Amino acid sequence: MANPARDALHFPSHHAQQIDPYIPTLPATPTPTTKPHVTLTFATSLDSQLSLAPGIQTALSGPESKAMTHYLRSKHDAILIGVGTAVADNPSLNCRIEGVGGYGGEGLEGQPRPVVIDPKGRWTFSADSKVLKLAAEGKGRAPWVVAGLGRVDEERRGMLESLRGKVLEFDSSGSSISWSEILNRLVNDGVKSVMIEGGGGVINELLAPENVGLVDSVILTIAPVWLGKGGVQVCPDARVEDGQRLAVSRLKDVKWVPLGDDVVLCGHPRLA
Ligand SMILES: NC(=O)C1=CN([C@@H]2O[C@H](COP(=O)(O)OP(=O)(O)OC[C@H]3O[C@@H](n4cnc5c(N)ncnc54)[C@H](OP(=O)(O)O)[C@@H]3O)[C@@H](O)[C@H]2O)C=CC1
Ligand SMILES: Nc1nc(O)c(N)c(N[C@@H]2O[C@H](COP(=O)(O)O)[C@@H](O)[C@H]2O)n1
Repeated sequence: MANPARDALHFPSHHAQQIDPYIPTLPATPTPTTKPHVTLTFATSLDSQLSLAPGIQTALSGPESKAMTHYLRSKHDAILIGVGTAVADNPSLNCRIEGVGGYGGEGLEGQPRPVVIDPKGRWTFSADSKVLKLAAEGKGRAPWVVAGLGRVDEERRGMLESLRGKVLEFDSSGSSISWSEILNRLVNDGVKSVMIEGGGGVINELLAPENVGLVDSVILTIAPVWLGKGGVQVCPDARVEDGQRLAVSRLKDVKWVPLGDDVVLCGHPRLA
């Protein structure tokens, strides 16, 4: 390994062993599939909120669980967020674990592909956006933007393509795109595993009854803090069958892993 970067994070192997049963493994013989392995992973407060208010980035993960998130980023082909998060956070969406490409490793080995769901082309990224800067510096990959036809202007499309990113166009008239379609497009473009980080809109859709079968694992950091009403909440639509209210889903094969002051909850979601 080349010299590790000074800002690289470390995730100890005894912690990794606890999380590993919930992350993707490559099958010995690859079989055709309609979607990648999907890991839904995010951090919430004790009142199930992702941030203090819409549009406000809120650091919830402590240093140990932050390192875990970067370990997960190194183990997935892609990392996906909604446009609300891209606009609010100006995120890096790269992996800063020691030993990956740009942080002591070669090339872009271990760097996930950022994917931003932006049907209306609301993300006004520029060469100064963190994710593009990191791609230009060889410390991350350029994003793929999932957008409605013609919603990303030529200048921004060119900016992406010059860094080996691209626009994935959907004929959606700028409205909702089904998650099966999005995931199918990703797998057809070579993404075998994707970690979905948020935000509220994306997570609540993926936890909704009709999408439960699309998510393979949930890895959820819970931070010991209450944010108070008015934040971005994780709470999927209710499940009602034959006029009866039912629980939406439940995690199976559950493991609770304490990491610093936080606890990380891992499991496989199933209809309750
Ligand atoms: N604590 C944590 O782990 C995390 C926290 N966050 C926080 O979450 C907040 C952002 O959440 P939120 O505002 O809900 O935004 P999101 O990032 O969830 O983006 C939501 C938007 O994405 C687009 N979108 C989502 N699903 C689809 C779909 N199926 N088809 C087409 N478009 C889709 C829509 O865009 P459009 O409206 O243009 O149609 C939608 O309004 C921020 O404050 C951020 O800091 C984010 C990630 C992780
Ligand atoms: N795991 C986790 N913990 C938190 O406390 C967070 N606020 C987030 N947010 C997600 O991470 C992105 C920002 O990190 P980078 O700049 O990409 O390193 C942000 O956009 C959310 O997806 N996650």
